[in-house]
Amino acid sequence: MEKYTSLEILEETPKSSSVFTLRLNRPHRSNALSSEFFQEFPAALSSLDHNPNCAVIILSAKGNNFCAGIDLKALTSLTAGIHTSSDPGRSAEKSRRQIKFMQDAITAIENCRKPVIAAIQGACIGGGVDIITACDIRFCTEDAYFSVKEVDLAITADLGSLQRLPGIVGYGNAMELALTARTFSGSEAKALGLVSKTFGSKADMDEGVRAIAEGIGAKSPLAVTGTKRVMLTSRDMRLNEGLDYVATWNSAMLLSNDLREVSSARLQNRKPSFSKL
Ligand SMILES: CC/C=C\C=C\CC(=O)SCCNC(=O)CCNC(=O)[C@H](O)C(C)(C)COP(=O)(O)OP(=O)(O)OC[C@H]1O[C@@H](n2cnc3c(N)ncnc32)[C@H](O)[C@@H]1OP(=O)(O)O
Repeated sequence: MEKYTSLEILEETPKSSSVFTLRLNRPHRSNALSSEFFQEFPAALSSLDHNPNCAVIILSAKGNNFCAGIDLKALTSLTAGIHTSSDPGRSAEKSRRQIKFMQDAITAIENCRKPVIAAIQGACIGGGVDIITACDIRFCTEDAYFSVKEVDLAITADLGSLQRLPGIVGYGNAMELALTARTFSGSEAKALGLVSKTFGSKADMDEGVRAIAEGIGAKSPLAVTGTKRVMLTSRDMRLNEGLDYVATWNSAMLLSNDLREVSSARLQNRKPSFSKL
């Protein structure tokens, strides 16, 4: 297993489980996002995407807080080297590339074929919201709290929240949260539809999210990855284009062995067994 400084990959026990946990691992900094994170996070997701034993990824965080956003102490190194040219045009172009590089690290969640489920406790601020809005499913503890914090730092959020949040909580709610940067609770996050469910404690959330992940992991991997890809692609399309896309997708996927396996398992009164992705 690869070694990372900002996160770690945990395999579920028993070994037969197809659920892996990707855990933010800078609890002493409230899991603030370091420059290493933006290299390591897409690399870790890619390694899980390519790992045939992994069907579902839980994105969790060590310590009291899920994520305090960008590491304010590392912000200088994250933006270092941008203003090295005497030409403002060249500096701006370099700055744009750095922002795109950081955006890509978060979009890696959507590019991963396997579902990514966020399990959030404590603070989820700024860059933390960018991360969870790219996840496929979100859960939190009752004491979790959130803020689209960027305007308070005189920044226009640029790592995905402004693009993804409206589709999750509605345009008006997203605009209000982003313009006020106000802190909102786990129960409000549930009411807004940002999270699917809240749990009374971190231990309850860990257990509950694992059970949900195991349930998804037992389903046809082709159907699961197809559902993720078609939903994400259709989100960015018009209705007719989305229907056309899924018709093309399924014209290939309906030929899969997984369909026959589901029918056989039903007839034989057993659980279906699928080959890995
Ligand atoms: C190109 C892109 C540019 C910018 C993108 C920005 C997007 C953003 O993320 S904007 C949001 C930035 N984040 C913040 O403003 C949050 C700042 N932190 C806090 O408000 C609080 O720490 C908290 C997250 C609400 C957690 O509070 P609490 O539970 O009371 O813990 P603390 O004692 O405050 O923190 C523990 C420890 O973590 C350090 N820390 C917290 N946040 C950050 C951070 N963002 N960067 C670096 N370090 C952080 C904090 O200093 C403490 O460390 P000590 O050594 O104990 O002081």
